[in-house]
Parts: sequence; structure tokens; C-alpha cells
Amino acid sequence: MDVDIGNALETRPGLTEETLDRLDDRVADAHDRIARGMADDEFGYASLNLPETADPAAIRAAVEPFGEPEAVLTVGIGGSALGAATLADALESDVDAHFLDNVDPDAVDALLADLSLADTVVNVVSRSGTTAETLANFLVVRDAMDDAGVDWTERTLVTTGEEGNLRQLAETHDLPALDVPEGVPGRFSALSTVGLAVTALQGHDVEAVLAGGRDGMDALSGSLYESPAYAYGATTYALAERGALTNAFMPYSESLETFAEWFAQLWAESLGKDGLGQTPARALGATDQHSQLQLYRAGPADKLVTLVRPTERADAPIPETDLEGLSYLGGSSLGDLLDAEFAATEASLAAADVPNVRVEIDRVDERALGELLFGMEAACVLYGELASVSTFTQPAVEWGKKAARGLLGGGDFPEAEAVADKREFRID
Ligand SMILES: O=P(O)(O)OC[C@H]1O[C@H](O)[C@H](O)[C@@H](O)[C@@H]1O
Repeated sequence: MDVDIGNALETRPGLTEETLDRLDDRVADAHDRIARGMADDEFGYASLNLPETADPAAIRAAVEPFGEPEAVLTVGIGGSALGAATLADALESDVDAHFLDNVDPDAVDALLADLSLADTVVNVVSRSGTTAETLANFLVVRDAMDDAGVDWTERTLVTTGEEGNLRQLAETHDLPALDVPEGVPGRFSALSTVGLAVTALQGHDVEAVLAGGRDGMDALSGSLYESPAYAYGATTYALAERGALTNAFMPYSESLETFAEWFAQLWAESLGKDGLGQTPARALGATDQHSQLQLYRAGPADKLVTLVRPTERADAPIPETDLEGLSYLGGSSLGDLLDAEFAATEASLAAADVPNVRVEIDRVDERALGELLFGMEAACVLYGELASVSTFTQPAVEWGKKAARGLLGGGDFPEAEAVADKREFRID
């Protein structure tokens, strides 16, 4: 993973080389703290050890009994879905990957109506083993399997923590089960059993993903000038301090569209604390050049744009044409066009003094994705250290979870009482 922060210098807001030098002293201290946390396998920091601690053989052994399925249906939400979805949407496979990460009845119905459940592995994932959406969806899927005459105990893989409803279910029915590693919050679990079981079921190279993560580990050092991940974390932090409160994350590859969704959870849930944080906005190049870019270039000077791309990709020629005015396209390729769009967006933002950072990987493959996922996690942890926030907790999300559970009669949660305080001011 390469990071180019040149277009974050002398912009509005922006950094100077002196700012970066001063920041670099703080990066050294933050790196020491991170390295200590990793060495002690402290909660959260342990996630950065996953490229070395994850066990690909255990993952392969757990998926082996399922043979070569037609599809894998993951039932999970947030960090229990987005890491696997990022890898699945980036890498091509003959095994379709579907994700039930919402409880919209129409969407659930439509997905189940289209699936041949007899040829599908159901991969139910929840770190806590208690998340209402995941368990409700699983009960619906299990019922659908019964209705289709499929023995659900034969077609279900469980990935969960030591306790919780899901662990009990796995034990009661002797289901194949993988453990969520200790000390790893959901949004940092892509490079573990949580993210990689689907990768294995789809026939991808799990070892290569982890090798990419190790490339990222090897690249960490006590200076932002030597570590692309830290350069990204330090730059985004310093820009946020100076008013760049939105980070528009814009991959120039459809295969990385879900990666932007994964990034959004990582950035929002980890860094949105104590009145601080940077709002992740999801965009896609070149599509959003024709919509959101207007705001990014000419709206309030409170943003930075992160432009992500693979430097090598498959290409498709644009046929020659005698259509008037279009000869400049003929003989070129869609890849050339996308690269020109990328360069044009970068230049257009820079010309308007909008800070932007370029993140590049060689190509979209297992190894580069492993490095990219690890790199963004390390960037996020560094940002959290610099901002002194509690990167690995999510109390605001938990609040809502408790309120919803209380409303459904799932326990006595004072948070649920706040629902009655809703102010009304209706206009009919
Ligand atoms: O894996 P689970 O325990 O089911 O949690 C799934 C998601 O639930 C919560 O909303 C947390 O804030 C997320 O960080 C987590 O990824």
C-alpha cells in the first residue's frame, strides 16, 4: 500500500511540512504505545497481531465438510459482515456470496426466495452471540431451510465468541464452529475467522490475505515518513484537527466499493467519541464525479477526499469510432479513461485547495487486500492514539442496541424509556 499526502499540504484546511515534522514526534510515541499493546495482546491492539495469530488451517478445516457449495449466505451485521463482504466483493469466485446484514423483511424474503438453500452454506457470525438482528435473521433462515427440506444442522457454520446464544446453539446441535479471537472488536476482525471463513469457502487464498497483512505489519515504524499506514492516520487526524471533519472515501474500482463501507464502520465507530471524529462519506470513482464531486470541490472547506485505486487492472478497449467528436475515445481503453478521470479529480480538488490523499495498491488480489485492510486498521489505531479517544469501544452503538432490546421485551433496559420522550411537532 502506498500513500501520497502531497495534496494535503498547503490546502484549506491543510498541513505544512513543519506540521508533519512536529506530528512525527507524536507518531513515535503513539507507535510505542501500539507496539506495547500488540506485545501484551491488549484488547483492540491484539487485532494488529492477526496476520500472525490467525490460523488458516483451522479455517480451512471448518469449511472443508461443506465441499464446494453453490453459495454462502452470511448472517451477521457490522464487523461480523463487512470484512467478509469486502473480500468477497473484491475477488471473483464461482461460489456466490450473499449477506443478510439487515432485517428489512422485503430484502430478506427476496434473497431467500432466490437461493437454493440445499446448495448454500449458512455462515452465521456474531462476536457477542446475542445481536438481535443476526439472531432474528438466523431464525428466519433456519425456518426457510426446514421448509425447503434441508437439514440446517448440516449446512450451518457458526463463528462466535465463548458465550452467548449462538455458542449455546452451536454446542446443543454440535455445529461446526469457529472462535472469534479474543481481544478483537468486530470492526477489526476482517483478518480473522470472522472475515476469512467466507474467503475460504469461496476458494480464495487465505494465506495470501494474511501474508498481505504481514506486509502491513512489517511496514509499521515509529515515523510517518516510513510507514504508509501511519502517514494516512496522522494526516487524516491532523486535517480533522484543522477542520476536515468529513473524509470522502472514493475508490476508483467497483471491486472496492464494499471496502469503502467497511472503512466507514472502522472510522466512524472507532473515532467518533468525546465530540471528536471524522465522518466517513462513501463515494465511488468515476460515478460520483458526476454527483458528489461538486460539493467536495466547491462546498464548505471541511473535507478531505481519499482517492483509492489499484495501479494494475484488467482493461477493455474502446472500439474505434467515426462518430463526430468521439475519435479521442476510440483506440483508447476503459482503464485509460478511468485513470484519466482519477488524475482529473485529483487535480481539480488540488486546484480548489481541497486536501486529498492518494492510496494505491498494486492490484486487487488477496495479498494486496490483506495489506490494505491491515493498513487502514493501523491508520485508525494511530489516529485514535493521537486524538486520545477510546478507539476500541462503541458505547453510543450499545446504547441503541439496549433501547431496541428493551422495546422488544428482551429485558429491563432504562435506555428504552427514552423512547417515550420523543418530541412531536407534526405537519400533516
Ligand atoms: O458480532 P456482533 O456481536 O453480532 O456485533 C455486530 C456489530 O454489533 C454492534 O453494533 C457493534 O457496535 C459493532 O461493532 C459490531 O460489529
